[in-house]
Amino acid sequence: MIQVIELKKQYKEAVVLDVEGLTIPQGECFGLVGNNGAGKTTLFRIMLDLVRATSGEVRMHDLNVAKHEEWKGKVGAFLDEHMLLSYLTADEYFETLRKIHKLSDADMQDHLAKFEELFNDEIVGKKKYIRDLSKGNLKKVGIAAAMIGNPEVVYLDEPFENLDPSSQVKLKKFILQEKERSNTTFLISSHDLNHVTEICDRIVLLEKGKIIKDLQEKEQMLEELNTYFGT
Ligand SMILES: Nc1ncnc2c1ncn2[C@@H]1O[C@H](COP(=O)(O)OP(=O)(O)OP(=O)(O)O)[C@@H](O)[C@H]1O
Repeated sequence: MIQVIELKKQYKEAVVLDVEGLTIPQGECFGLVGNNGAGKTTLFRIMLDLVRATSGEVRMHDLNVAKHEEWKGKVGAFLDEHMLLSYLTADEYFETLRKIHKLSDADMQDHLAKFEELFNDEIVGKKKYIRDLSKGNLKKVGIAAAMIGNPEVVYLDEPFENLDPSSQVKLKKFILQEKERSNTTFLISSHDLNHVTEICDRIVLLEKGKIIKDLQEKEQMLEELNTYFGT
């Protein structure tokens, strides 16, 4: 379980995040939506201790993520390309992560096999540096890397952005299968209301740093969001 408690982030006078409370149970597929600048990435970055909150805290299994390290072995994330080692090829990068996660070659092969359809023969064995991959393929590498070692919790910032239409469908299918198979908690931010409502059990709408909707009724999510965004 992840808890966000009275979390505030301020840059000078500007309060960019102000979340009173949020509890995300294990196994939930949690969607985060909001206009540009609403605070979605900032929230994820604080939850991953990449940015420090001005006040408040985030707890995973009851431990403050800014003060403990144990949670790091249970969490995978892909927020942006800065999280990758772009001077490596995809194969070299996966091999580096295999060693870090202490997986066998066979386990790594099994992991990558799950992404075969999504990779579409563009990534593994291609000898291309990550820095030279297309934006969509780079995203696929990041998502596959985030999920190495079967983390309990996976954070994905705009995972559908830059993916071609068939890859978007494959990724949705993959997340739904993974959720079913392993009870992974997914936290997904997205501007794609159709995709996020299709895969998520719950959608939180952020506006100017505040939660203004917490939607948990699957049938009404899309309609409520379309009304809010005027789409
Ligand atoms: N280092 C920083 N210094 C000052 N302001 C910042 C900094 N980082 C983020 N912000 C501000 O915080 C606010 C929230 O930004 P954030 O990137 O979290 O929004 P977002 O919801 O992810 O937006 P988008 O949908 O455009 O990706 C914005 O107003 C942004 O300008």
